[in-house]
Amino acid sequence: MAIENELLERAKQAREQAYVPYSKFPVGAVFVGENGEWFEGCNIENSSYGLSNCAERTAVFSALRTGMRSGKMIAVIADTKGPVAPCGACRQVLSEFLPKDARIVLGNLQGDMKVTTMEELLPGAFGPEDL
Ligand SMILES: O=c1ccn([C@H]2C[C@H](O)[C@@H](CO)O2)c(=O)[nH]1
Repeated sequence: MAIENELLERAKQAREQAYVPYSKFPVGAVFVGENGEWFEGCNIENSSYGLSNCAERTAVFSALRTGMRSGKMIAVIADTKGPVAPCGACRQVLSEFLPKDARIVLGNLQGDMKVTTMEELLPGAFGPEDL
C-alpha cells in the first residue's frame, strides 16, 4: 500500500480518539517526523470553544514534545464531502515545521484523497526567516 494510504488509515484510527462533544466532528492526523517516525493526533475540544485544538496541531505538538523539530509530511482525515481542508491556524503551524515541498495528504471517509504541498496549502507563509 502506498504510504499515503497507510498514513490515512492510521489517521482514521487516531480520529477515533477525538474529543468532540461540541462539534461532533472528529478529525485524525499523522505527522511524519524528519526521521520517518509517525505521530498521531486528533482534535480535542473544550467547553470554552476557542481553546479547541485541531488534529493537525495535536499531531505536530506530539512530535515536537519528543524533541522532533521538523517533518516530512502529514496526513489528515475527516468525514467531509471531499478531502478535508486544514484550517488557517493549522496551515500556519504546519509551515513552521514542514518544508515547502512536503506532501500534505488530505482524505475523507469515502476514500477521496488529495495530495498537495505545504507551499500550495499556504503560499508565501510568514516564517522564522522573516524575524
Ligand atoms: O482540518 C481540520 C478542521 C477542523 N478540525 C476540528 C476543529 C473542531 O474541533 C472541529 C470542527 O471545526 O474540527 C480539525 O481538527 N482539523
